[in-house]
Amino acid sequence: MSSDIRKWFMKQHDKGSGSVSKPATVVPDKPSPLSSQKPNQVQATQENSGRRKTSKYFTTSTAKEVNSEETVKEKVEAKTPPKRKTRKSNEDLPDDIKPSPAKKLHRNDDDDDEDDFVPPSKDKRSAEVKPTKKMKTGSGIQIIRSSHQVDDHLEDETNEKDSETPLKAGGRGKGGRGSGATARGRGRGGGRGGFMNFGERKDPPHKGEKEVPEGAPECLNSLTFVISGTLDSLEREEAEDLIKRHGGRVTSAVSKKTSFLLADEDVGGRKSSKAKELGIPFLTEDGLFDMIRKSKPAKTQMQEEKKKRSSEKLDKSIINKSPHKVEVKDDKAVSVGRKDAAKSVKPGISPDKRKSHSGDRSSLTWTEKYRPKLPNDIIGNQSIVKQLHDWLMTWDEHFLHAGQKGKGKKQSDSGSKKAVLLSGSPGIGKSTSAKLVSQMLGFQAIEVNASDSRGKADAKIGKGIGGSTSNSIKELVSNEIVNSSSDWSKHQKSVLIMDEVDGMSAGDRGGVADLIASIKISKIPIICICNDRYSQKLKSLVNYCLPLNYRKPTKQQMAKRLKQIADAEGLQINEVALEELAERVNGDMRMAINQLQYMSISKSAINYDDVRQRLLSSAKDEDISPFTAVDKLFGFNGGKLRMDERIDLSMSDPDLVPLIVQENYINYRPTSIGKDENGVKRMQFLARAAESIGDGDIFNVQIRRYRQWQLSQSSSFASCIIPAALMHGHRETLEPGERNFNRFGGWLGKNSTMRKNLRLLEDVHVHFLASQEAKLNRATLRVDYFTLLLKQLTYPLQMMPKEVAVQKVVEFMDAYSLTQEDFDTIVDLSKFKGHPNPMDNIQPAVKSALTKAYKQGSSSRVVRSADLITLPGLKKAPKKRIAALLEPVENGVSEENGEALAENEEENSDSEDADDVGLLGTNADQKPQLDLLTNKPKGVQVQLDLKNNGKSNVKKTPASKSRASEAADKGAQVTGSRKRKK
Ligand SMILES: Nc1ncnc2c1ncn2[C@@H]1O[C@H](COP(=O)(O)OP(=O)(O)OP(=O)(O)O)[C@@H](O)[C@H]1O
Repeated sequence: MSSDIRKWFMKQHDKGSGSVSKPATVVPDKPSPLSSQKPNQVQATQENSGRRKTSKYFTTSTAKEVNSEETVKEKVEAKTPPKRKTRKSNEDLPDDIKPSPAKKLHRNDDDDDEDDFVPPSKDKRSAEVKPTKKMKTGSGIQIIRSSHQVDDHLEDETNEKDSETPLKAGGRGKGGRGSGATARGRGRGGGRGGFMNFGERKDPPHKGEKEVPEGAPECLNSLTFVISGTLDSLEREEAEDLIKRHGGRVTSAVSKKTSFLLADEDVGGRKSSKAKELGIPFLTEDGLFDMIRKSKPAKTQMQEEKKKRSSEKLDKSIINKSPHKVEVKDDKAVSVGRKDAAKSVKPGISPDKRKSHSGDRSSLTWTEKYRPKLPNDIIGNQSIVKQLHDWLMTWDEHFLHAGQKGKGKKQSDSGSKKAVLLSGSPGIGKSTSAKLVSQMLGFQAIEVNASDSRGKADAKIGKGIGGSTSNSIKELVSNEIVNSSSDWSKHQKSVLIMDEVDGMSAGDRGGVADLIASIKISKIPIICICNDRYSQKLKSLVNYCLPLNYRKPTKQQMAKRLKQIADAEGLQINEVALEELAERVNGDMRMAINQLQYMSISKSAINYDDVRQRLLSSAKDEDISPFTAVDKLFGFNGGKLRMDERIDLSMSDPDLVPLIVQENYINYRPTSIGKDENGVKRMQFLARAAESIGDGDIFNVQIRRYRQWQLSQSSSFASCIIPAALMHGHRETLEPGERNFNRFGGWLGKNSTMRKNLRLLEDVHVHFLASQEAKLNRATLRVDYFTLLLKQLTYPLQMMPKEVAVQKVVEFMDAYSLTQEDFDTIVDLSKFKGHPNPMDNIQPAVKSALTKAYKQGSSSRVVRSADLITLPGLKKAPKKRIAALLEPVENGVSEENGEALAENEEENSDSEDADDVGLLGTNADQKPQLDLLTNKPKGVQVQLDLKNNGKSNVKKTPASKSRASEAADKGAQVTGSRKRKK
């Protein structure tokens, strides 16, 4: 169940941004001799990280002088032999490449890092590999290489099967977990952070120890980087940001377009071997820093220039924004240095748009202003647009003209559906393409927002256009005059565009059903638009439509279009920043354009950081699922979250987040405990977390029971923030076969089971009291009596011969007024995990004999509680009426009692029961008669008979005298029993 619910709660996980990290397991005892070198020296850049210099493929000082990809490549190629030599042994390596002792130590500890460093072929044996590796440290590189291979291998192939990775058992789907840990947005850094290495990449050994340089804003322009392995001082995410901030691009896989492989160690994985194969130079973190730093002198000048320019632009943009100066701006755009902009606008933005820029339409939102004018302007989904075009173009042929000849084609013919259903996420151009295609083919588009026309049309369409929208639609689609082919040439063709059809509910006065009816009779094409084609509401509609599913445009496509818009608006922003924007809005072009316009209000030059800042703050308004919230709280970066972020996360769903925390905290191995060989620290952390969750529960009770809502934050603090702060880290499975993702809180299910069990226990309790054999409370019954009752009920059935056992048990049940349900309750509530089922050793024949014997005795059973009465022919006992009958009354029962009861039986019986009664006879004189005869306080004995049985109509048997008088002697209080004198 939890997994099902999980599906619904799970949002698309962030792909690992690579920020997941692990505490550095070892700090080298001695600093490497190399690390003493100054970082700003070009040659030293490889070494000063104190880490293994990797290979000849690493750029040296030459690389730093390179300003463009080309030159770098050339230079490196010049230094690089055409074919990569196989790796030398340590002895053969030059001194600066040989691992220092400290590095060896580091290596070994890396090996302890169970995550990254196990060759794929040796999966599931990671633990065993370690000692071997340690023994082999003399030639550490190979060990490291192979282990890192896996790291890279995993990084590169997050989609690979679990079987290829050592931690399979803990597995869950593709690339999932890592992302949850990061505070970043959606779908970041593709290909990284597969669940196997979630949170398992090491922390950079010199994390935060180096000053991150600032260079000229575009100094890495046109360079593409791929990051591999752990860097020296930067987390991957930081490195990525640094590169992007300076105009560079970061991709996840090495290709011909890659300029550098950013790596501080030659991890020997797929990325590095591919880089070597393609002759792509390696670059260390220090190399990168240096490259950026180097642009600085230029930067200061450039910055000043930029400042000037931007202040000028700002002035201009302010001028431009004031309505009466619009023309000035446009003149400039055309005349002064805007040729580029004008050029770049060409393909996507049609000329009249640029014109419109200059005038009265400047108040339009950019989404309107830059709405595509031709189907070709729509970015992405061109094949879908073509399909739509073809469908619309041939519609008449298929349905109108064919209709005259042979009533059109069948709806089942998938090639000729009368309507089309465009589906896809918001803001990707569905409505736009519907309008443009219609326009292009000369159709008059009649747009209806389906969510406005929720109801069904009147049966009489005659009410017509003046009526509701639904009526108008019916009128429209069936209008003979408008569509009659004879007059066709005189009238413009129409197409009905029904937007947001998922907004009209199927259950909501038949909106969808009505739409389907309209489609069937329609004489004009209908284009339906929705976001989710798989919505339940649209289940029936899809059968009548040609489904066309829109995909999100790629970030490159979006960035290109956004660049055109930015250029047209004179906004300075580079493509990397635009790609970031495209990525952050998750393919929603409308949102991207809106965000761009919003940012342009305050700035005329926008950089990567501005985009990040803007979208981080807007991301706050997004709804996040409780699972994402817990992922973030418990993730590796959970410790780095600010307190307000933690509060936001825990309060995002104050009911469910604490439940999920409580369910999963035990699975986390906290990062903060470091190495914890005997697990004591972890236990201590768990204990503290549990205590805090307990406190949270106390708060919660105060809030719910006494409405102390002011304690909400304290409750979240105790039940989510403290446990997460203690336990955040690496999630692991505790049982074989368990899936390694956060489970839905089990409390809700358990609570429901508990309530059911309490109800059943209460039934047993009432019957038990009614028997007057004991006076006890519910807890005592459960704790002290159940074991004994169970023995009495099951042992005879296991040990004794069938007849004897059955008789003994039935007698016992009668003595304590236990029903068959009570029997089951006692058995069920006495079951414990790991203990044998008490019913296991009882033969089925014995069980059925027991049931039979119990039922046989039911007609002459002493009734002590209303719900114990069962009437023949009725499945449901009319409890209330019987209870009323059993109420003590002073005088004799009125003679109509029997009839009243019979009536009641009829009232209570469902149709099936009525049938049963019918079988038994439903005439007044055939109705079952109930006669109760006893004046004993203990209970009444009921004997039922049916008049039509041919027996005497009333049989009265006094309740077992001995027991009744015993009870009377005891003067026991009867709870739940009803006595009746007749
Ligand atoms: N593929 C695209 N190419 C160019 N511009 C686009 C594209 N998609 C969206 N836009 C921009 O976003 C605006 C809104 O697009 P549109 O209304 O067509 O989106 P939609 O997919 O129909 O969204 P919804 O599902 O919310 O109705 C357009 O005016 C246009 O400026």
